[in-house]
Amino acid sequence: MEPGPPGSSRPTEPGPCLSSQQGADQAASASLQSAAGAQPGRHSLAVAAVLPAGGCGERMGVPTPKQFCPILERPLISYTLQALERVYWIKDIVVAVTGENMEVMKSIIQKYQHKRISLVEAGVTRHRSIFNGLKALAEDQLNCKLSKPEIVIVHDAVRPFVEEDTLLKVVTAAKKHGAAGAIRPLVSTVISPSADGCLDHSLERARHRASEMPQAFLFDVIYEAYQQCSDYDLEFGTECLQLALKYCCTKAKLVEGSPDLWKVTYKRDLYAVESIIKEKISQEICVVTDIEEDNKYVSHLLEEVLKSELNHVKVTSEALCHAGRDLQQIILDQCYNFVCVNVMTSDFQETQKLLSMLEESNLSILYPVVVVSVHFLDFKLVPPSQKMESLMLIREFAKEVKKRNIWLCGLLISYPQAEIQPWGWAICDSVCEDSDLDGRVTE
Ligand SMILES: Nc1ccn([C@@H]2O[C@H](COP(=O)(O)OP(=O)(O)OP(=O)(O)O)[C@@H](O)[C@H]2O)c(=O)n1
Ligand SMILES: O=C(CO)[C@H](O)[C@H](O)COP(=O)(O)O
Repeated sequence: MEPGPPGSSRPTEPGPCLSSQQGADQAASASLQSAAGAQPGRHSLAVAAVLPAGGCGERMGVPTPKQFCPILERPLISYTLQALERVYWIKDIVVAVTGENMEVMKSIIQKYQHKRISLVEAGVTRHRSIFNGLKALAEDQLNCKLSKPEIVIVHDAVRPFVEEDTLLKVVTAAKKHGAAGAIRPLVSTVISPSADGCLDHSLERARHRASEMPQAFLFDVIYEAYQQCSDYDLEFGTECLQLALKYCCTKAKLVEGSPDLWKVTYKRDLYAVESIIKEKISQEICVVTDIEEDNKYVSHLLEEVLKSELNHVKVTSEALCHAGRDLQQIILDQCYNFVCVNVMTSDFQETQKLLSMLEESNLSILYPVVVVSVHFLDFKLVPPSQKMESLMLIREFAKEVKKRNIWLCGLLISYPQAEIQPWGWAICDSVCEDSDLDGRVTE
């Protein structure tokens, strides 16, 4: 695992999994608005999530439990947590981990600054781990900071690509039907073998579906189901929706999910996750500026232009404020493309500040980070040659940071007075020479 940024501790290496694992902060006032299809603000719903993360990953065949396997130097579970915590209306996220991996999990939470997470001890089976998470949310727990939600989402820690709209769909359906879960069409036909290893019967593929995650439940329904169910269910069951049906007569609504919801199970799935993350990396740009009003205006314009010009690219903007905390989070979330707006005349302080943050973060260890340093010139006030000269310094700087896998490019935008002209000069040391940047938008 990569060394942490200054001030953060290095996560302990996850321990290997024993076949019988005995097991042994809180949100703002999150609310789900219009969960039942009503107008925003009319309904508010307390929603929490339980993430079973106490498995061994036997099928993956590596000593590290798959939820802790590094993808681009970051543990898989951290991507899943990130996907859930981006959803502001999920108030609490309860993660079930084995006692031996508790410290690993704590250091991941600290290092990647995950929020709203509570940890509970995992059980020996997935159902038991989920049950432990539900118990922590139930109101009768002593010394528990968590409060009982109306709806609980259950999501596997090893399904990192869950989107907010899918979560909203299952939660909305659970509010109405008591239970809901994501499904996908079957890829292969399901057959049933007989005891002698021959075909007994096969199911009609078009009439069946694969049950995926996330699932959501009225808390009282699923908690009741887990309290009622047998040891056999807890030991061998694999389907939470079935427990709700069997013990609470609650028929789950099935919601079509996206193909990215699959469960990371085999080693090859890690490569697939990495490819998807890399694709996402190439699809995000952050426009960075200092907090001055002028800069904010310029970056807002830039953000709008980028959004309209670059379809499918997520454009965000962030201020280089003194503490730099929000930007720090964007870096931790693995944004690899930055456009930094500078208003200082000769030096490029804003870019330098950003570059130091990037260097400290170690983000560029595996993949290059691209920074476009933007400078403005009112050519009626300053002769372009003068400005160009001072900006040539950026070449030297670019050479320096290239050694640390940061690709710096200078862009001078010339405009008369208040009007910004659609032309400029690019001063690049590195970006244009090579093009091995996963198709990232840098030109
Ligand atoms: N005792 C267990 C077993 C599994 N899980 C979690 O349940 C999810 C889905 O289970 P699965 O894919 O079967 O995970 P593993 O049991 O780790 O994998 P394998 O079956 O290959 O051993 C995973 O996030 C896993 O960590 C859990 O919390 N507690
Ligand atoms: O498939 C599922 C839905 O029903 C669950 O997500 C779960 O992953 C099944 O767990 P396991 O692989 O341990 O049987």
